[in-house]
Amino acid sequence: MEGEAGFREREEQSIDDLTQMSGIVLATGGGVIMRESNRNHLSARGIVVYLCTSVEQQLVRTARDKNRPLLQADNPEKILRDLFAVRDPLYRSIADIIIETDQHNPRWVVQELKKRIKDL
Ligand SMILES: Nc1ncnc2c1ncn2[C@@H]1O[C@H](COP(=O)(O)OP(=O)(O)O)[C@@H](O)[C@H]1O
Ligand SMILES: O=C(O)C1=C[C@@H](OP(=O)(O)O)[C@@H](O)[C@H](O)C1
Repeated sequence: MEGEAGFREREEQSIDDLTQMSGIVLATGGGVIMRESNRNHLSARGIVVYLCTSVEQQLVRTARDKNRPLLQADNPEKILRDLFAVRDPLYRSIADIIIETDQHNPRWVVQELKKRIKDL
């Protein structure tokens, strides 16, 4: 296995490649925000949307998910809290649009996002 370091290298290259395309929606992995080069590419080349979700709600939504390597641990709540503390300010620092999703279903989030993009 390549481990997280190898994954982050490939992720950085992919972000550089994909952010040069136009007319796409790019749903990144949550950890993309950690590297400065990713933050720069995303903020300079597109509209950045932060779908903000509380740790409590993240726990509900990921409870049965086996495909999130970082959460396959004894205490996913602590992991999510620690990640949120580091990442939330970084997401906010490059977001053009921030939408709180806790109380809303995906359909509402999409409608809200369409309005907010029009208003930019
Ligand atoms: N607004 C929402 N309301 C309810 N469930 C949601 C909402 N957004 C996402 N989910 C659910 O939460 C889980 C994680 O969503 P996902 O889009 O994979 O998040 P991310 O891409 O940020 O990791 C999925 O099961 C998804 O169906
Ligand atoms: O938060 C992270 O560091 C990661 C989240 C994953 O994406 P999702 O946010 O889609 O789960 C994926 O990029 C990788 O497992 C690392």
